[in-house]
Amino acid sequence: MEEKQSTNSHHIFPETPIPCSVLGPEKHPKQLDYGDDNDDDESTLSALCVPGSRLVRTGFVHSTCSDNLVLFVNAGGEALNENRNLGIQVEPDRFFQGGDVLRTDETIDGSDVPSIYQSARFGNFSYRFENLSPGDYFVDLHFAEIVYTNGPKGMRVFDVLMQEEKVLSGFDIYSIVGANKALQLVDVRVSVWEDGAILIRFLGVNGSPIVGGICIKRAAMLPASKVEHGRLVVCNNCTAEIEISSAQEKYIRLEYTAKYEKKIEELKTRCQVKTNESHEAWMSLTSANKQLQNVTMQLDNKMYESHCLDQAREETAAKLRDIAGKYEHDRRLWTAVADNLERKVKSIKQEYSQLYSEVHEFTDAIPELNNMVSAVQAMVAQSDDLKLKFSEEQAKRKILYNQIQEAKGNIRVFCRCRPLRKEDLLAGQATVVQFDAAKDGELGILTSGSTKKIFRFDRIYTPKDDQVDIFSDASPMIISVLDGYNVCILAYGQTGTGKTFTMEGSDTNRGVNYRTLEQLFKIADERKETFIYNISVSVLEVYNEQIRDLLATSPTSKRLEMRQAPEGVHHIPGIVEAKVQGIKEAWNVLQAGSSARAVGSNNVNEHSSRSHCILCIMVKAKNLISGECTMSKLWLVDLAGSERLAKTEVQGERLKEAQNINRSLSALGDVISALATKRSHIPYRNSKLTHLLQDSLGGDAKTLMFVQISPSEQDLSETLSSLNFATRVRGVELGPARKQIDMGEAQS
Ligand SMILES: Nc1ncnc2c1ncn2[C@@H]1O[C@H](COP(=O)(O)OP(=O)(O)OP(=O)(O)O)[C@@H](O)[C@H]1O
Repeated sequence: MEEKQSTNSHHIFPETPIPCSVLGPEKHPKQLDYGDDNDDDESTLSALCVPGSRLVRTGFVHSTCSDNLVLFVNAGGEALNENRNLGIQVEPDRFFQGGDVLRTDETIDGSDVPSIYQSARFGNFSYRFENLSPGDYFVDLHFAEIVYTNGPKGMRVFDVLMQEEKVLSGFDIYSIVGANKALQLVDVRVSVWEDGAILIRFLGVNGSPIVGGICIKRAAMLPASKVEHGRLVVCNNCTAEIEISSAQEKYIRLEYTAKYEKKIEELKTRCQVKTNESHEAWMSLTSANKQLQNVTMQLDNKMYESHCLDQAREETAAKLRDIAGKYEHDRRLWTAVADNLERKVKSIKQEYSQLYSEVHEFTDAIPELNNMVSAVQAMVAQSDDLKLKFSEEQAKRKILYNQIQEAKGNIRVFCRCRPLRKEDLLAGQATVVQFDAAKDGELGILTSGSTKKIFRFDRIYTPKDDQVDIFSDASPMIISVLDGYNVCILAYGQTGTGKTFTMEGSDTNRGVNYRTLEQLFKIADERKETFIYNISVSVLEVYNEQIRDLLATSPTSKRLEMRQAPEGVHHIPGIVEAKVQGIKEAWNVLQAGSSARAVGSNNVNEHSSRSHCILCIMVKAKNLISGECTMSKLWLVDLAGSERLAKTEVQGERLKEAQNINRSLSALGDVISALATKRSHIPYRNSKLTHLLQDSLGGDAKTLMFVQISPSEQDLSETLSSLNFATRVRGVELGPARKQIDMGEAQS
């Protein structure tokens, strides 16, 4: 500590040599170097009033411990008995007069013992230490700004006096180290006289003074050479060293202090003036700003108005340009029109004069023309007569054609036998069907041993007959449909005998359905000069006595039922009737219906065997010559397999299916039987199938049934059953067919 305390006067005023003649009170050094920390900050330097003292920007550190320590007081705090760590004894706060205590929990940087700085005494207070031996002492003061931690500078400014001598002037802790950082004033040399006391006073300049700790150390005895009687200063002019007394030095320092205090006062006054000026300037700036804002707003409004006006002007200009363009265009147009008219008038005038001369010529030829007109009229009448006759002939042809069909029978039964399958051949199955007299419509069935049963049908198809042969006999029915008769083509037989093969066929081997539609559209096209045909199709399925519309896009909970309209026409309300223009369209619709059949079924083949698949083609026709309208239906039915199932073999859903199939097929037999015996009541309503086909079975319709059989001996029983059923159907002699007049169309 004493090492740092220099007694060499060169160190006191080293940088500012002054002339020896002006070492009076009015001249003194301007700037002092007060220690090793080299605090060149203006405020720091100006605060120090005593030579030899220094401001250190750290707090207490162990390395500064000194053997000369007399007393260390923790201002505003408790005793710190941390001898081991500190190496010193820090006394609790005593010796003070006045003031209050402050504490903080914030961390204080810059000291080994931050707790010294976390408590402080503040306010108007002083410390008086007594019972000290006379002699020189060093006093260290410990500070930290723990209240105004956010500044600003100047909130706490105070002076410190020791033994009534100012050692710190205008001291502001925050401006030197900021908040919560330790700061020390060290090595303030004081002399203790006979009274044995050191008095330290803290005086507020702005705000209250504050101190964290006070340390008193005894000054070591100095060697005689360094004992100070006076101070040495360097003369400005002669650079000679001059000794000044401590009274002179004190006087200089007081002068120096007074001068700076005066300067501070002046600066304060100037500062106040500047503040007032600033305030006025600020006020006028605010008012100018307001005016500027108003002007800006007005300017914005004007700019907006100007923008709107510009837009309006541009729009008006565009309109004007447009009008001018149109005017120019119209002018050219009208000029061209006028020219054209002029030319036309000229040519009309010419034509007129030419016509005028022609009229004269025609007038002369009128008698000849009259003759020609009467000749044309006679030809027209002749043509009408011919048309009428043609129409009558056509009607007669239809009647004759129908009579031929009737002569063949309105219910016609064709029997088709499929070939033996590979597996039948491999299993060694024998054929029980004989086709010796097939051309005469006779079929022989070997029932047992040499017993042979003969069946007769309208036509017998052997396994060798192909799809073309089959259709050649079915095609006359199509002319009947287009002539307004209801037609029903059914395929009946045991499962696997070829019902679907006959009706649908395959893409390469088309069956009755495709060929029928193809022929229907072909004939309709041939007749387009005399007939308008509207053709629509429906695709239905009867399964377990329920009708399902296979063209319906969404499933409906409503049950589909056959109803009879007041005009006597049978129809199913709510069913999809797809209008079709040609075979391609019609076939696509039918295919869509067939695909829908598979939906919801696990085994498509099995399902198709146990349900009746029904295509209905509705034909509306209008005779353009006679005006007669007809509405007829063509039913194409692939019936469910007719085989009988032993009751013991089936149960559950399968039994229900079998019962429903049996019921509908036997209902079909019953209806035909009732028609055959001309009973008054025909039981059409006993099954959904017969109810559907009501207006196409019997009296006023033509029916064609393909009875499909298997040649295999293992199917003998089912073959006989099918042939017996078909014989019953064929035995019916029905009345003449009736044309289906479309009452709705005819009335309208
Ligand atoms: N005349 C025939 N010539 C060649 N093959 C035939 C003939 N008739 C039927 N078939 C074949 O026999 C098999 C069964 O025919 P199909 O499916 O048409 O019988 P189905 O009576 O409709 O049976 P299901 O009642 O189960 O629907 C098919 O493979 C079919 O190609």
